[in-house]
Amino acid sequence: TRSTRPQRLLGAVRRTATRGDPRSVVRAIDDFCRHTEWAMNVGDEKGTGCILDSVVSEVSPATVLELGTYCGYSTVRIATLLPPGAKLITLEFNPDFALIARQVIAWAGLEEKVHLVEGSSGDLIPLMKEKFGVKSFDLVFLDHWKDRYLPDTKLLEECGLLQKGSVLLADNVICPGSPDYLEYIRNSPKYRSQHFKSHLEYTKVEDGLEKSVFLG
Ligand SMILES: COCc1ccccc1-c1cc(O)c2[nH]cnc(=O)c2c1
Ligand SMILES: [Mg+2]
Repeated sequence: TRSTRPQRLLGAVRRTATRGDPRSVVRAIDDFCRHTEWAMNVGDEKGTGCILDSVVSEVSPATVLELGTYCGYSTVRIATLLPPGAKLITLEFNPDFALIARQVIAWAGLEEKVHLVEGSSGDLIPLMKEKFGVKSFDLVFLDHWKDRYLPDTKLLEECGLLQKGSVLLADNVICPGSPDYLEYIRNSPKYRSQHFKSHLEYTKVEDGLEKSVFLG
């Protein structure tokens, strides 16, 4: 049967990226998505020099939660920028995506820094403290289903997983869009938000990321 898009993306990584070289893995996926087949990675505009990389570098987080692994592109981007000893927990609901992501993360040589957990964020977030020994997250990258952004943010608050200064960075707040999340986070006294206009990965379609600092 025909291969899936994630399988074809992994093939491109294996063919053109150097094992153990995360930057070559990111470049291989960007080239594949720009020239061969689009895929929903945060991409090199929202990723590079722009927002994702600069926010990760600025926060220099010891603990990161990524919601929505897909093929592991942003997982590799983020993990490459983490200080020694830092941990990234990434949650993926789709087992086919998770299987590909594990291989992409392994090809980049970042298994030690990344813990990929399969399952729904709604089920897994309440388990972070007891099962994963997390006290709180310094950075949360929201890049999963847009209608889960708001409930999962409220869940993170309720589970005491955010502390003063924790940063939430949300992809796709314009396209596909998460209006209820934006409404909540921009009007809540518990957050200070900033919008970064950008474009949907590999296209000219308007998109943007929302960076919100938890004020405690
Ligand atoms: C499956 O839709 C793909 C698509 C199609 C058109 C426009 C946007 C998107 C899109 C782009 C993204 O960065 C995404 N990131 C995370 N979870 C998504 O569902 C997602 C969807
Ligand atoms: Mg996205």
